[in-house]
Amino acid sequence: MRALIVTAVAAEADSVVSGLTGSTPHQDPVTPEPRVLPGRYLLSRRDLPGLAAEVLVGGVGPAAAAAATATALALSEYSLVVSAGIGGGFAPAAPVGSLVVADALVAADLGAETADGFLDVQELGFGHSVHLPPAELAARAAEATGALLAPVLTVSTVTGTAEGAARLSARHPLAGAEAMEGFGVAEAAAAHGLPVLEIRAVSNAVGPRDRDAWRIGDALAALTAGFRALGPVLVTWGERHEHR
Ligand SMILES: O=C(O)c1cccc(C(=O)CC[C@H]2O[C@@H](n3cnc4c(=O)[nH]cnc43)[C@H](O)[C@@H]2O)c1
Repeated sequence: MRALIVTAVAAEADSVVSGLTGSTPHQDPVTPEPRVLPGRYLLSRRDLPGLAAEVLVGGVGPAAAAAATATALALSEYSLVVSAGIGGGFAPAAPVGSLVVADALVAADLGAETADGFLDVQELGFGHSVHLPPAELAARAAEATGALLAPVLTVSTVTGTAEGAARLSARHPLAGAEAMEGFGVAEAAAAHGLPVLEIRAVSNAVGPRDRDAWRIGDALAALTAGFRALGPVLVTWGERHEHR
C-alpha cells in the first residue's frame, strides 16, 4: 500500500509520522530524518511493514491542499490519499480532543449566496460538492481509532460566530467537523482516480471565535494516537484492494 498523507502544517505531519512510526522525526538524530524534501516525509516499508507512506505538508486551505496533492500525485504512484490534521468539532458530537473520520468530504462554502440562502456548486450545476471515501475503509478507520464517523466540512474561512455554526449545522445536521483542506485533497485524488480518506483531531469547537479555547496540543496528541491505530487498517485495506 502506498499512501499519500496530506497535512496543512509541519506540526500535523510530525504527529502523523509519530503515530505511524512510533518516533518523532526530530527525536532520532542518529538516523537521517524521514524528510525527503522540505515539507515531505518518506516513510519506507521498514517503518511500517505493508505501508509505504509519504506525508506531505500541503499548506492551509483547499487551494493549497489541492495544488500540493495534485503535484505529488503527478510525480509518484499511490493507492490512497489521506487528508489529515486538526479541525473544529461540532458540539456535542465531536468534543475537543476527539477524532472524526469523514464519511463524506463536503465543500461547505463553495457556491453562491442568494436571497433565498446558499446554493452549493453542485446545486448550481458546476461540479461536485461532496466526495465519498470507500465506505468500508472509513468505517474500519473510525472503529480502530474510536473516531466519530460523520461528514467533515471543508471551508475557506474558519467559522467564528454562533450564527455561522448554526447555518452550517442547518445545512449539514450530521456534520462532525470543519476544516480547510479535505475537499481540496479529495478533488486532487479524484482527478487521479484515487480513493480518499479524511481524519481530523478536534482542536476547538465550531462557533464563536475564542483562540484561548483552542487545544492544538491535545488535538495533535490525538492525531498521533489516531495514526498509531490507523496504520494497520491502511495495511489491511491495501492488501484487500491493491490487487484489484
Ligand atoms: O481564529 C484564529 O485566530 C485561529 C487560531 C488558530 C488557528 C486558526 C486557523 O485558522 C487554523 C486553520 C487550520 O487548522 C484547521 N482547523 C482547526 N480548527 C478549525 C476550524 O474550526 N475550522 C476550520 N479549520 C480548522 C484547518 O484545517 C487549517 O489547517 C485560526
